[in-house]
Amino acid sequence: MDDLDDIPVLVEAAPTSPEDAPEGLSIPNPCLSLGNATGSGQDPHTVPLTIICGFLGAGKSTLIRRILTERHGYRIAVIMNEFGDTADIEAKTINVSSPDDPGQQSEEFLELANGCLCCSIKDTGIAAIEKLMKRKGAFDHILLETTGLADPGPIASMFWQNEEFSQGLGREIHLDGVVCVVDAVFGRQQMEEDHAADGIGESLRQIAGADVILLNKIDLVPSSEADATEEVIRGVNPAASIHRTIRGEIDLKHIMGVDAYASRQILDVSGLVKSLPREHEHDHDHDHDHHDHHHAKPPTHYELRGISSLQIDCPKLSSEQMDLLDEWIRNLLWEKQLLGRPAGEHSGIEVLRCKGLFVTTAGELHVLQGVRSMYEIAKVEDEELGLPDTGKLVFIGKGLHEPVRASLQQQLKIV
Ligand SMILES: Nc1nc2c(ncn2[C@@H]2O[C@H](COP(=O)(O)OP(=O)(O)OP(=O)(O)O)[C@@H](O)[C@H]2O)c(=O)[nH]1
Repeated sequence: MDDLDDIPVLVEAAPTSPEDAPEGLSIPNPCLSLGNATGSGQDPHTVPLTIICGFLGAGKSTLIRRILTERHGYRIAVIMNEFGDTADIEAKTINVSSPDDPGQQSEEFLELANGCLCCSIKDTGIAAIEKLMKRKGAFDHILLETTGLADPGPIASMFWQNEEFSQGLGREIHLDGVVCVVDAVFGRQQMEEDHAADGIGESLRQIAGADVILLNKIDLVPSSEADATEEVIRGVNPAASIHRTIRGEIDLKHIMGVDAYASRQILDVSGLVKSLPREHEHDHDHDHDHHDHHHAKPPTHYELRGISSLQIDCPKLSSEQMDLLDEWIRNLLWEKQLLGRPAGEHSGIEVLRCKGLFVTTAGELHVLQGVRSMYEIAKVEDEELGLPDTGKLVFIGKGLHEPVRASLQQQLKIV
């Protein structure tokens, strides 16, 4: 994108009144943390949108209520399915009419004392956002709460790499990330018992589609139980960041302004890159058993009730291999086929989310981001990070087993 080369234009600082911001507040202005901070190509003028999903009763409303009432100093628009008790409970802090326009007794928008804007979804999320955008300038970040049974995947894909979106609302907003709230008490059981007539149940789809996971109600479980739940989550979605919370208490920088769909962010958010060896960090002649002793490798394949995740290491790739990789990914995501493998091995494959990082023999770094059938592979410039020795791919979805790895290795001739 041409905008990349431009000096980003600063957006007005977010706090409604700076003195309202608690001392030492570390969240960056979400607007300022876009594009210019990541070099991702996101337009710094667009408003970031975070999707909040989560299991029934996991603590989504508690998290949102906190954001709507806490004096964090940021103007956040929250779109929820209905105001429900959030509005009642906080009635004292809500001005039902706008101070600038007292006649505007809106049942769709509530302006809160802390500068947040609260909005209910009457029809579709898109319609609510369109209405909200007419008030652009009144807020810096949008949070979209989904119902406890929603699969965030289709919602996320409405806001990412979607032509219709990029011609319309995409000029004003961009997808920042998907946050999933998981119940530390019942979450593991919910995941282990999850099922749906057509395959993967909703709670697992939510984990699969998340960029940030809040393991909430941590006050109600022993840490061994939280560890066990976290292990299941990590198995299903090895690329998400996980935070433990009580009543949604978390520094907002972990859930807002994460820019999870920007190419570079993959380097920071997920364990993907941290797990990769770097050229300056080890001696190539080292005995690898010895090396592994210090860095026990987590399993690269995981399956739970129909959902599977697969991590594949990639050596440095030539430009010809990069083209072959692109062809392979296109076949997998668009045709649901594994190149070079018998038809029986690719029946039932469905990719919900994929992320990847590739190092080329020419010393370039490329990042893959994918949501369902949509994906992009973008070259990333980041000299500070240095080049990992190898690349890595993570797939989350259905039917993602060893033949997927074998097919890729065959295609890239790396076996
Ligand atoms: N002890 C404890 N209780 C919590 C915590 N977070 C939320 N709760 C309680 O759990 C219950 C459900 O929380 P909600 O925030 O309503 O959950 P939700 O995800 O919005 O629920 P649905 O909208 O029905 O899916 C409420 O009684 C909360 O007060 C927590 O961290 N610890």
